[in-house]
Amino acid sequence: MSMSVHKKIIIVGAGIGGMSAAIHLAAQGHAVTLLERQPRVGGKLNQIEQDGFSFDTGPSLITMPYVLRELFQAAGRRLEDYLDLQPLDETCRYFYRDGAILHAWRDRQRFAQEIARFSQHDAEAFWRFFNQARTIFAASADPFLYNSLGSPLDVFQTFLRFVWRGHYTTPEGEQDEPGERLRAVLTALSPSTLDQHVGSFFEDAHIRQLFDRYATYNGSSPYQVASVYSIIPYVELADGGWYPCGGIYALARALEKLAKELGVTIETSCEVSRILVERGRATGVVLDDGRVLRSELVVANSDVVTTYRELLSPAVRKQQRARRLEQLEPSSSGFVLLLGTRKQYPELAHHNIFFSDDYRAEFVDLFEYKIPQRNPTIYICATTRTDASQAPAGHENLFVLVNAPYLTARSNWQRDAPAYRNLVLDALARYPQIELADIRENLVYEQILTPQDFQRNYGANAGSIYGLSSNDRMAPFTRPGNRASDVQGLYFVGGSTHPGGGVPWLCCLARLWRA
Ligand SMILES: Cc1cc2nc3c(=O)[nH]c(=O)nc-3n(C[C@H](O)[C@H](O)[C@H](O)COP(=O)(O)OP(=O)(O)OC[C@H]3O[C@@H](n4cnc5c(N)ncnc54)[C@H](O)[C@@H]3O)c2cc1C
Repeated sequence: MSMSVHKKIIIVGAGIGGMSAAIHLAAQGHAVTLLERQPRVGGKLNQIEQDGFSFDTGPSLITMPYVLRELFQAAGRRLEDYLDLQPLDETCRYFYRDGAILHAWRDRQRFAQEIARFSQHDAEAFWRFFNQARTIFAASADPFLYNSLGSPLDVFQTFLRFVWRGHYTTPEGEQDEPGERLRAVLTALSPSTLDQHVGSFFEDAHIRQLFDRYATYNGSSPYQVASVYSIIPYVELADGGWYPCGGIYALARALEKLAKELGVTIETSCEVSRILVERGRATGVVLDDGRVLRSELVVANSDVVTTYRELLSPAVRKQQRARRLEQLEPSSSGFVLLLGTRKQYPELAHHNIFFSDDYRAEFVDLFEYKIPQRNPTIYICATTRTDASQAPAGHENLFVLVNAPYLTARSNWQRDAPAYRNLVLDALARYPQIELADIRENLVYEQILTPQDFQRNYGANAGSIYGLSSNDRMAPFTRPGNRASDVQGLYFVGGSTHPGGGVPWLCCLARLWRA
């Protein structure tokens, strides 16, 4: 977005995308008003504090911290003055149904040694996989992440320039060759799935499941998503996982503080009921209390599909673009248990994955049958490993997350949630490496969040938690761009638009607002 003259701008929604855009725009001198319908900022990145427990209810893993640093730098500030971001030594602990445990250490040498316990071949393949993923990231970051996406031809030309440029030094200080770059670009353009790509490197079923799982970081299936998404494990392996002390919600607080310092007006409990469009141009918003606020530009951080469906006039909705949006597949959603226990489970790390023994079947349930997975992989986050302030002494604040299908006409979580909660707790009791069978009798706090909550609370289309899925090979090109082509002065930011869901990508995108 290029704006040389200072403008009056309204942003609908104070999720991470909305706040990042507000910071960039205010830092350039624009007069920004941020309108959020929830009582507080953060959107899906939210927090519940109850009975001495603190639960982050959305994201739990932060990667690519340099993107956050750049966001603060754009406003002439230092991230460290706003947020205490701690690196995690163990990025994740993986539990398998056959009793195996794998520690994914931040230190890549140590992680490779851990892989070698499962397969010497795969430990060697790990370095080849990592190096290639790094080159794919270098090739695709500019066309896919840091800029508005051009046509497939533009992307192809950018790839060609990447292959033929002179020497390239990797972040680890190594040089790579045009041959390696060509192989990486061919992988990025290849029709193979992430699962096939992973299978071309690794033999051991444990290791393959571990790398396949990264497709779920943007709400997709490893058996459908393209191999270019091997950049997701790369960014985690390159910089590791990070935790902001005080909980992930500390990030929302930090962005809110910075935005206010830059003069952004933030109104919470303030619902936008309509984006005003006059003579094909966005001219402001109507609030649900009847107030009309005028602006020269409107940025919607609200889900783009929901925005077209509910906030734009029937005339705009009838246009081809709006109708096309309805056909795009939403990302997966999530089923969440917030469990406060009066007992601690020392075998848990900060991040834990309990893998099912039939990964493919999970994604058939998720994206073909669109039913809650009958044999789910379960994620548990236990933040007290890093931050004792998150639960009373001797207690745990367990955040339990299972991928769930996006909502369809058949979904009825009000009916199904209690039984599914029991299915999840029963499944956890089946891992021989850890005693989790007694969670029920040690509960002192419990809350369930379902896809319906994500839809109701944040306007997430079909309850999706990452916006749109990337299962379709053309997803990067069909995902809505950041500027409405049918309404002048209307822009989009957030997980449902380019470049997609996940906290770091949203902040990457925010670089655009500096142009
Ligand atoms: C359970 C869960 C786990 C996740 N795990 C991770 C993770 O580990 N790592 C990661 O990077 N990402 C994770 N994510 C995804 C991440 O939370 C999202 O990609 C990101 O927070 C989305 O931010 P956003 O700016 O796109 O929008 P949102 O957070 O959806 O914010 C949009 C905002 O707009 C507001 N709004 C909507 N309509 C209106 C209106 N009409 N008027 C006013 N305000 C409105 C909403 O209330 C909301 O606050 C997870 C999400 C969930 C739910």
